Amino acid sequence: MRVVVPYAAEEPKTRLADTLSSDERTAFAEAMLADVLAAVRAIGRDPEILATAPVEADAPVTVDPRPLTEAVNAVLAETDEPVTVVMADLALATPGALAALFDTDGDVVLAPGRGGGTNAVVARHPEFRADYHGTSYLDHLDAARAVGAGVEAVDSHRLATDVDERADLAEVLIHGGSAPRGGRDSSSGADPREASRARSWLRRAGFGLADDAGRTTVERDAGFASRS
Ligand SMILES: Nc1nc2c(ncn2[C@@H]2O[C@H](COP(=O)(O)OP(=O)(O)OP(=O)(O)O)[C@@H](O)[C@H]2O)c(=O)[nH]1
Ligand SMILES: C[C@H](OP(=O)(O)O)C(=O)O
Repeated sequence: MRVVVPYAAEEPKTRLADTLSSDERTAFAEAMLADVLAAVRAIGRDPEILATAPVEADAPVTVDPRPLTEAVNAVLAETDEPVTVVMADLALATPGALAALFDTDGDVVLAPGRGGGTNAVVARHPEFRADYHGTSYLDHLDAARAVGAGVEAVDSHRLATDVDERADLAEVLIHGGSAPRGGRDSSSGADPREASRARSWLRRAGFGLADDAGRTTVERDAGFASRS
């Protein structure tokens, strides 16, 4: 099983441009990528990065500057064995959450993202092809059925939470390192109570939780205000 992690190496996370500078977005994206790679490794899989440009990371890197769907489909087309595609912005992904993904039977297994995206795919059917952006979860259900593949979805808060917008940063601060003892993750090889790199990065960058009229949001320490 190949485990491919797509990564937009140049100008990542543009939807956070109102919150983070360009350099900060790169650093934060790298922290999330490192967390995802570590979680994949913790369950005994070898991740590989599919990047738009060269990137320094603790995994083999294939550079393919084509758009996401084309780059992923090139991998699916060239590979005889099953391929799992796990996005690099799943800052809450834990070994346990990924193990549940891999343990789900099905020709095609989808981890939907909030808002209709697709945060992970296990492609065990040779003809399945990806179709990212828009409501890609529904498009991937259709794509699987069109090739006669049996399709399953995993119900996972951690895999559904991709970090795209400012509000998502609160999820990283809340859940990025304090999973309760005794849950599935406690037996999966990595200590889930350790703060993730992404959460540590946000803390170092001055972010904390705030209450905005009863809704949890993030605020940044005033000392960092000039950078955002
Ligand atoms: N290889 C590759 N990966 C991509 C590309 N676009 C996005 N990704 C990765 O795919 C995952 C989902 O990306 P998005 O959230 O849609 O895009 P993003 O670039 O991270 O963020 P935005 O600029 O805010 O859309 C992340 O892991 C990205 O790093 C692409 O064109 N090629
Ligand atoms: C790649 C894209 O990510 P999103 O734009 O939903 O974050 C998708 O999941 O189709």
